[in-house]
Amino acid sequence: MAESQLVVHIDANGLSCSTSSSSTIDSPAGSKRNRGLLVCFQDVAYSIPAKAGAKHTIITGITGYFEAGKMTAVMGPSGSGKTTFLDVLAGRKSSGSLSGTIRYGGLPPSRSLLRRATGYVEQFDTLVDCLSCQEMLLYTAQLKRPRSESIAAKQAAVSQLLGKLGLAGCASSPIGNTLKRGISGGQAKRLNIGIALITDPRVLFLDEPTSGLDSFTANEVMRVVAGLAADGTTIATTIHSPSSYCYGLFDRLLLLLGGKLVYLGGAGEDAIAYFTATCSARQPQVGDNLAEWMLEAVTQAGRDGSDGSLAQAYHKSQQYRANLDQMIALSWWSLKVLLQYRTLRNYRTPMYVLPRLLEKLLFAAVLLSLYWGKGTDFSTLNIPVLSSLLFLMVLAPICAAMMYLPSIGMERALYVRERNDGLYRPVTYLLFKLLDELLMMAPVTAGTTAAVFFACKLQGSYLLFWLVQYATLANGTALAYFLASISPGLMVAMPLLSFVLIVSLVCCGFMIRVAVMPVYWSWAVKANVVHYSWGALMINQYEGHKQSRLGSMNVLSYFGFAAGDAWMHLALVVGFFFGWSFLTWLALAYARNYKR
Ligand SMILES: Nc1ncnc2c1ncn2[C@@H]1O[C@H](COP(=O)(O)OP(=O)(O)OP(=O)(O)O)[C@@H](O)[C@H]1O
Repeated sequence: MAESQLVVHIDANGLSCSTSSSSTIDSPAGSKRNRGLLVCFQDVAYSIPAKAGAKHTIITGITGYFEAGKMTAVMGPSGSGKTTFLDVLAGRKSSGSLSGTIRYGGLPPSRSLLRRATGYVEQFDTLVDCLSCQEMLLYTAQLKRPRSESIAAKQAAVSQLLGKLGLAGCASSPIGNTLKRGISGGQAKRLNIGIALITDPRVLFLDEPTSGLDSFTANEVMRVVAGLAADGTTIATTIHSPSSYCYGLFDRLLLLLGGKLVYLGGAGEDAIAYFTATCSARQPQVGDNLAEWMLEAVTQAGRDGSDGSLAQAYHKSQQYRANLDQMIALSWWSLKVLLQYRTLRNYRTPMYVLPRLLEKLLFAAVLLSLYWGKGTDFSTLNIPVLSSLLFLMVLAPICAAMMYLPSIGMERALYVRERNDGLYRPVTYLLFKLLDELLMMAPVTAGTTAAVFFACKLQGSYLLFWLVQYATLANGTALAYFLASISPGLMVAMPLLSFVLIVSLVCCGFMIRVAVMPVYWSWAVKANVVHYSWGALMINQYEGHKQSRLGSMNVLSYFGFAAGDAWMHLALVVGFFFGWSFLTWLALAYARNYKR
């Protein structure tokens, strides 16, 4: 990454900041690996018990995000809650009460995720003084990296880390202590960072990494940290009084005052613009240290007791809204990428499109050839003919579910890996899979149902006719996903789905009338999406033609339906779709099949 320094200067247009590039650290430009995780936090609050059952709130209402590949400085006056905030995010608080939502790459911070994906550098170096730098890292690697990993692989990782941290030259030097001199303070700090990096974390928290270091050594340490951000790691670090050079390495600033968030945004010009406009801060002068300038402004506000109004001003600010918009945009980002890279690619692949398209077209062609113009014949003899046509209109889309099972089964390992990598949330994957199948099918089913509806001269609303068929198809898709997600494999999912489909079709009221069904099968009618789909189509066809009779009964009464209920039936079909989708989400998020 190009080493950068924030420079404040005044030109003819007034005050501005620029980022100057000097030397390079680790990564050549453009080689940034997208390996960090987006850390989102919403309304995070932490309190500890106080006297007489009261609560002492240390931080409250903190909402925002840390981006991958970016360095965020967590700043604020002493006691403002910086360390507490990092501890809460990193899951290091074992007492007190915590509220709000924290997500790592969209996933809740389980112990295993935090252990796997995060590293935490404590403020004070905690090293074993009798070991050398290399031994200290190897010792930590033995404890933190998988036991199955060979010692040679661990040694290789340690050597790589020593190089990355600029510690190769003192790899064999003893760490030492105050009585027995060993490595320098800067080397000890970098070694401390190495301990957090031994598991190759995707998010690195650092608490005061420069405290106790002279400015040269502090800059050196922070250059190493900036190199990690350049590699794509998400970095959040509390820092007290950074030098101008150090501050210039930060991309973003999160400022706390009295446990409340008073600013989250760009560390340079954005912050200057915000504080001069919102907090009536004096203009920074040439040569001012920006970090000190900002802390001066908010510390004074804190002493005046106006920390609450600064927090309120931030919550009303454009900056806050922009952060919220960005959080929403980031949560939709993975869905956009999935649709762009996978759905669009699928739609350009004949092997994906043709079977789906041909199946619908051929089916419509068969129906047209069998039922052409029969929709206006309301005679008793034609009722079974039309009823079976409408039954076929729901049988085909629900049974298309069978087609989706293999793809879901084959993708399981991919989904588990991508989800564990924090690329997306279960709900994002589910939305992607449903849209993948249903987007293309909307125009296709609109065309094929129009052909059947108008060529067969069916009655009622075409819109309802199409929506019922499309919603039934959506049900078939969601049902297939649900059964595939709860089954250990296709060998189980296939017979399970075929059983559910057979029961749904047999008990929908067409093959055996609901009125003559044994009472213990009534659940299979009520909890049966095909019953409502077929019912909607039957009502649509016959509600305007009360003269259609089977024996002494009106055809709708004969099958147990009532005129005027068609849209309500459609609503139930849509409800079933959301029900299956919700169950699939539960399975994708929590079922054992998707854990490892
Ligand atoms: N376990 C605890 N018990 C009592 N008070 C606590 C506890 N943890 C934090 N606090 C209080 O919460 C406030 C914030 O502490 P924290 O260490 O997070 O602040 P900080 O901004 O990191 O401070 P500094 O910059 O001085 O390190 C302080 O007033 C501290 O005394």
